[in-house]
Amino acid sequence: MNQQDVYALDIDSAVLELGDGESKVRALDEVSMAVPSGEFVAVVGPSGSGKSSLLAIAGALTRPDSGTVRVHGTDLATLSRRDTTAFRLRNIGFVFQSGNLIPALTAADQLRLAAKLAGNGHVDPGPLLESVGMAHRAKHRPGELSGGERQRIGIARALVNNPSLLLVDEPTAALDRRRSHEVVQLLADRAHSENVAVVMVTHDRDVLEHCDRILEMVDGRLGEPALVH
Ligand SMILES: Nc1ncnc2c1ncn2[C@@H]1O[C@H](COP(=O)(O)OP(=O)(O)OP(=O)(O)O)[C@@H](O)[C@H]1O
Repeated sequence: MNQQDVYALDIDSAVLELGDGESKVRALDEVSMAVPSGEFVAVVGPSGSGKSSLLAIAGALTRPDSGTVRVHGTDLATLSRRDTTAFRLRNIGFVFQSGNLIPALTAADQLRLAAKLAGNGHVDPGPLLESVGMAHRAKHRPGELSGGERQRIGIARALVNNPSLLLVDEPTAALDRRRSHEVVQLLADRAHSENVAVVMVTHDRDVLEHCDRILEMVDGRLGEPALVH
């Protein structure tokens, strides 16, 4: 097997500059990271340090100015715009801060739509909702769910197309302590049981105990944290 294929996510020396002229910011400064399947990695760091930018290049939402991003060996820079969209839908799941659900759809339909968009016709949302403890909320719309429940539905939706890479942005921002632990534990379980690589950006140091590895972002540079826990 090619060494590059070993990693679900393999970023090498990525540089991303945002803005123009005097407001130009080096959001990512020679960032490298490699995440094997089944590993749950947390990225911590202060506001503005580049965490969202990291998720954006890992998820093929933005291309770095230089450096490479490979997802299961595929160099994202080699894909056309259309192929990038298809690749993202099939291989990468996103979980956003607030769940980011569509207000008019029931929990089950959120999952069905995500499957349909990726070309996976008839998916039974039942088992996946069951696995995140939300089978009893299948017919509820987001407005009828708690923050933690919405977050769980968001995780189930991100997993519906069996992504090999799950990118998670501040999943506990709207949750209390107990729910935060439950949601992050759920992510850890999915990483380990389904062999999904999970990269989670968080400010919440309280939940880092569930992660396999912690990286710290400071001024666009990524490294081992000086202080953990
Ligand atoms: N469109 C843009 N134009 C110019 N600078 C930008 C733009 N978007 C982000 N930045 C800057 O790039 C840097 C990295 O931003 P990024 O959103 O990746 O940080 P972050 O660590 O995710 O922050 P937060 O924790 O507050 O969400 C910041 O200094 C930010 O001000």
